Amino acid sequence: MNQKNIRNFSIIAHIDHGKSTLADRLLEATGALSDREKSDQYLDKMELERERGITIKSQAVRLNYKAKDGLDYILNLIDTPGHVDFTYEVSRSLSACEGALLVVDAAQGVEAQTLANVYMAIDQDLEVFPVLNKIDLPSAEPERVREEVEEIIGIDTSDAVLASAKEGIGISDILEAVVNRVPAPGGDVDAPLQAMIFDSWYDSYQGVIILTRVVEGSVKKGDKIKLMATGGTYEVQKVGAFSPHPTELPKLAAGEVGFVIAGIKVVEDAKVGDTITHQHAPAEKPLPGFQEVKPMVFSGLYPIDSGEYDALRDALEKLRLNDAAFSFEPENSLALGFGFRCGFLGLLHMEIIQERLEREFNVELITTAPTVVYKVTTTKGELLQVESANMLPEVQFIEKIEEPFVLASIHVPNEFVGAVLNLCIEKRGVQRELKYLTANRVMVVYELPLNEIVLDFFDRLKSITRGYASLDYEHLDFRPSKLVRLNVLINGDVVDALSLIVHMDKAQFRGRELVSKMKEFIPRQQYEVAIQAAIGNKVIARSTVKALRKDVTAKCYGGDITRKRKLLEKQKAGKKRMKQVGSVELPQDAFLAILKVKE
Ligand SMILES: Nc1nc2c(ncn2[C@@H]2O[C@H](COP(=O)(O)OP(=O)(O)OP(=O)(O)O)[C@@H](O)[C@H]2O)c(=O)[nH]1
Repeated sequence: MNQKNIRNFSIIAHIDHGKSTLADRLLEATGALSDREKSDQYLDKMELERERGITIKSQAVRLNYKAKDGLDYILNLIDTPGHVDFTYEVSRSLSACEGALLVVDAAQGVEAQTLANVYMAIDQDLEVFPVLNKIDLPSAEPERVREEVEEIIGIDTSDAVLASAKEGIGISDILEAVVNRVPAPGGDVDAPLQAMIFDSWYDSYQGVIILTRVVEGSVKKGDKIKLMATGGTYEVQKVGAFSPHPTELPKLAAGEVGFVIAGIKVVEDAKVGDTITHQHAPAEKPLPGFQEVKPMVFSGLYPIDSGEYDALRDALEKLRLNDAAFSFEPENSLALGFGFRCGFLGLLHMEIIQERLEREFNVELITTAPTVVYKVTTTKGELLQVESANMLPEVQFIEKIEEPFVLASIHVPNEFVGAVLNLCIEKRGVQRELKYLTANRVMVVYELPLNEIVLDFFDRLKSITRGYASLDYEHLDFRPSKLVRLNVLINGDVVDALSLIVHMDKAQFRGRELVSKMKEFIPRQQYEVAIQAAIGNKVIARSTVKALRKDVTAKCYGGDITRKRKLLEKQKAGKKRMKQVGSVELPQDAFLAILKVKE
């Protein structure tokens, strides 16, 4: 199709402002969905995503639309993930577009991720136009939100579309706006091929499926291609587009968006951001912006039943096929046995992977508290990447420890500013900016250690602002810090899986709180259980779980065998997520007790 009749666009929004619902409406209105498919949000493919209402993988859908000017258009809707963990994927998806719909909830107004995403879109020179969604809600205030968008973001809202994705209001206006406001793509069809990979995933039948935006040249079946960052060469087996079902096409030319299948075995070889070119007539340069995404948050995953180690490894390998940002390597813990140290982009990414392992692969896990990655310089001048407290060398061998910092931007109503500032200070934050966006909305920008964020920052923020705050963050740099290893001893033995790296100023307090929290989580056992926190050899806190006095079944008077059995069953079920550590049984909660420590 003529480039003039192609529109590549994206929908950007803060989480829950209605992006997926609107995307489905657009599919419906252009006849892309059958009735059966309408019942589910089509773009959120995985079951898990649907349940959590979070779009993780970007998708591109080709819609055929006859506009009011009588012409036929191809609209490529490129979906973007909506969470801070996946910022890089958002920016790559946006770079495949010429325009973006900015969806703002007409009751909630502008939130942190609205701003973060809109800035990314503006950076990429996209035409951004606002859609005020959820106007069906009694609490919707489109006029106020319109002003807010003008004031805060500085884009014209005079022709903003008022919509309700839920009720199907404003949908045809949005389609017309896409045709009339989003510029047609450019690019020379005869130039050497440059196609940007903005998503890739593994399919067990076809191998890796690449989603790409062809910027220059064209690509077709049989072409020999080269991926410019990894250097791998392949032969194209299929090209096509999702409309929304995969449809093979003769070729993809400059300006088009679609898929390429080329016998690639692992997603690692077709990373988001890489450029595809032809092997024999390559482009001179790759497209700008290839960036390797690195895991920032780590946690140990151990099978509860050590016989499931191999099953866990297989499951991790399968997940990794589909997720180049996720890493794992074998780890051995004295307490927990054989398991894996896994790396994630952030907390949400971690939760998603843990849930998928349990749900889709049926592996029961004990997970250790999340930690960030530290850079340690030893007295011998070696530089170590430390991803778990157990990798931290003894104090006398450490010259310097550096920890990752993020730039966090928090949007919050006026009345909660004081509480948010206190929280940021308590979390060792350094204030960068405090700005009134409107009379009642404030943007607070802090430099914060990621270490503090992975603990309980987000939950605390939500609770002190009654859910009104929104957060967005990006990685900044590594900074020297006074950090120490905090050990936990159970009946005198250090349990390696419970060790933590904490800031020296907080070690005393965290140690004390941790042992008292653990006491709540560890059930009474046949023996007394002593829980101690120590820095080096120095014990700084202790608590005790008293021994069980009676048999659990003792309180069942008489011979009521069913009751007795029930009680025993209950006890067995309660044991499921337990791990025998020495002579003591520890439940999952005990390993994550640090997340429950309040300042
Ligand atoms: N009343 C009303 N509710 C809406 C409208 N659009 C979406 N919703 C609801 O708002 C919630 C969030 O909508 P989603 O479409 O999942 O939001 P999203 O922005 O895609 O969220 P993520 O996928 O999590 O980023 C859902 O419960 C929708 O049913 C609307 O126009 N009116």
